[in-house]
Amino acid sequence: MPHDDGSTVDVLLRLLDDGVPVPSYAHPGDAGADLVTTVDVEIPPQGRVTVPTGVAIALPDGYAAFVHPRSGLAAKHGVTIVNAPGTVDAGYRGEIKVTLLNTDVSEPVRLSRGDRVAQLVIQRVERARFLQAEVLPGSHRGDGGFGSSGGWAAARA
Ligand SMILES: O=c1ccn([C@H]2C[C@H](O)[C@@H](COP(=O)(O)OP(=O)(O)OP(=O)(O)O)O2)c(=O)[nH]1
Ligand SMILES: [Mg+2]
Repeated sequence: MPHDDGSTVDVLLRLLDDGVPVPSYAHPGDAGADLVTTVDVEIPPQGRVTVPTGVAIALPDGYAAFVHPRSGLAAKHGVTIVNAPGTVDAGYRGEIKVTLLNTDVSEPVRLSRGDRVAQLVIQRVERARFLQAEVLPGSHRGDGGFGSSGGWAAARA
């Protein structure tokens, strides 16, 4: 049974590339541990590139890891993650990879080996037993979605 004191959980990790750091939290209380690219890349304007991180993990059952973008890269260079947040299943033992997207329409983005490109958030997850039903219980929202509650102007009115 892995150690879990309610705020930290032990996660086994393999480094697949010499010189790659163990993912680390920049500050106490941070939710995301930074992941680096192990390769130099240039992402063309509006292009995408999948980069390796040199890290493989074994999560305990009942957990998943989510690969989130970094705000600084997004705000300064327009770099995000295509499938944000990427889902790392508890049973996945392969290298964690990050599919980066350069949203800028004119400027390429160059990233160097060792640059922090994403952050890994470890979370407990529930698995559902899906129970088929002919009729679902009523609710206040009902089937309204996709902006049915109005935009910000409607909310102010
Ligand atoms: O950003 C990501 C997302 C996923 N993965 C790995 C871990 C995950 O367990 C596996 C599969 O991811 P996902 O289920 O999102 O992809 P899929 O296209 O459904 O592939 P699969 O058919 O293998 O489930 O790929 C990453 O390394 N990085
Ligand atoms: Mg899948």
